[in-house]
Amino acid sequence: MRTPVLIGKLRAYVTNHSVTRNASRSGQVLLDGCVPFSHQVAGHKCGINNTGVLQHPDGTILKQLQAPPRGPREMNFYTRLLDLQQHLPKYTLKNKGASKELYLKLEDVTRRFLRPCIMDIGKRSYDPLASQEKHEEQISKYPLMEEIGFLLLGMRVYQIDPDRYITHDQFYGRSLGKDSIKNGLTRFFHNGQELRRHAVSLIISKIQSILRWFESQTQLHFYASSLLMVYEGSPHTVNGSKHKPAEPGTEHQQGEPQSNSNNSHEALSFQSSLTHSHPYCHNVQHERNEEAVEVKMIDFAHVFPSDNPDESYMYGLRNLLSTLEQILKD
Ligand SMILES: Nc1ncnc2c1ncn2[C@@H]1O[C@H](COP(=O)(O)OP(=O)(O)OP(=O)(O)O)[C@@H](O)[C@H]1O
Ligand SMILES: O=P(O)(O)O[C@@H]1[C@H](O)[C@H](O)[C@@H](OP(=O)(O)O)[C@H](OP(=O)(O)O)[C@H]1O
Repeated sequence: MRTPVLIGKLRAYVTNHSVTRNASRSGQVLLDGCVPFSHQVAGHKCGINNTGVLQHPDGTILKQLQAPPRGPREMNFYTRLLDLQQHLPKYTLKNKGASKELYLKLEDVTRRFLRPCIMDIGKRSYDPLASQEKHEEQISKYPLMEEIGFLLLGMRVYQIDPDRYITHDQFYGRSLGKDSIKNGLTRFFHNGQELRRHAVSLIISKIQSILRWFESQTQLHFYASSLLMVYEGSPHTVNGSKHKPAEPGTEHQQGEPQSNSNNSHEALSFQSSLTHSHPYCHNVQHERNEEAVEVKMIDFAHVFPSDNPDESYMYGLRNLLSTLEQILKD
C-alpha cells in the first residue's frame, strides 16, 4: 500500500461560490445561473440537491469537490503542470470569494457539439488505500474488470430516426461480458441507420495518443478514472445529409431530450450558420476533421504517485483499442 501524497498545494481551479442562488425550472435551488448538466452520463449525483454536475452560463461545467481525500486529490491533480493537458478538459481559475462549496470549473467537453454522443468508460474503481470491504464491493460490481480492463459506465447516443437519444447506464455496462463487450461499444457508434465508422477511427487515434503518454510516464497511477468520449451525432454531418436541424423548442417537447437544452444556443447558432462555413455543415470536411471527436480523461479523485508504469490502466486502454479496432474490421 502506498501513502497518498497530495500533489502540490490546494489552490486554484476552484470556483468558490457564495453568489446568489436561483431556482431552476424544476424548482431546485442552484448556483447563480447554473442548470443541471443534461449531458452527465455517469458519476455521482452529489452537490446541491444531488443535482450532480452543473452547467454554468459561461459554458463551463462545475463539479463539486468531493469530501477529502478525494476532492483535494482531484483538485491537486488539475493543478499539476503535466504534459497531459491536451487529454484533459481545460480548467480555469475562478475564485468568487468565501463559500462552503468548492467546485472544479472545467471545460464542457460536449459543448461544441450539436448532438453530442457521449460515452464514459471507467477503469478499476478502488485504489491501493481502499479497505478490504470496498475492494470486494467494487470487484463484485463488475468481476470482469480485471480481465476486460474497463467498464462502460454510461452512454448517450443520438438516433436519427426517430430524432432522439438512447441512453445506457452502468448497469447495462455491467451486463456486458467478454462476448458482448464489442456489441456494447458498437451501440455507441450506431445512429440507428449506420455505424459511424469514421468516429470510431478518430476515437481510436485519440486513445492511441493517450496510450503513448502512459507508455512514457512512470510518475502516476490512475484509479477509478474515466475516459469521456464524444462525437457529433448530428445528421447534418453524416453522409452529406442536409436535413434541417430540429428546432430546440421542438426537441424539448419530446420525452427524451433531443439535444441538450443547455446547448440550445449552439443549435441555433448552427442553424444560422448553415449558409456560412460552419465546421459541422460539410460532411466531408467534418468527417476528415481530427477535431470531430473528443476523448478526454476525467475523474482524478484517485490519482496516486508512483515510480513505475501504470500497467493496469494501459491494459484497459489496449483492450479498449483492440475492441474498437475489431468493430471496424467487422
Ligand atoms: N469536462 C467534462 N465535460 C463534459 N462532461 C463531463 C465533464 N466532466 C464530467 N462530465 C460528465 O459528468 C460525469 C461524471 O463525471 P466524473 O466521473 O468526473 O464524476 P464523479 O462523480 O467523480 O464520478 P464517479 O462517481 O465515477 O467517481 C461524466 O460521466 C460525464 O458525463
Ligand atoms: O457507481 P456506483 O455503483 O455508485 O459505485 C460508486 C463508484 O464506483 C464510485 O467511483 C465510488 O466512489 P470513489 O471512486 O470516489 O471511491 C463509490 O464509492 P463509495 O460508495 O465508497 O463512495 C461507489 O459506490
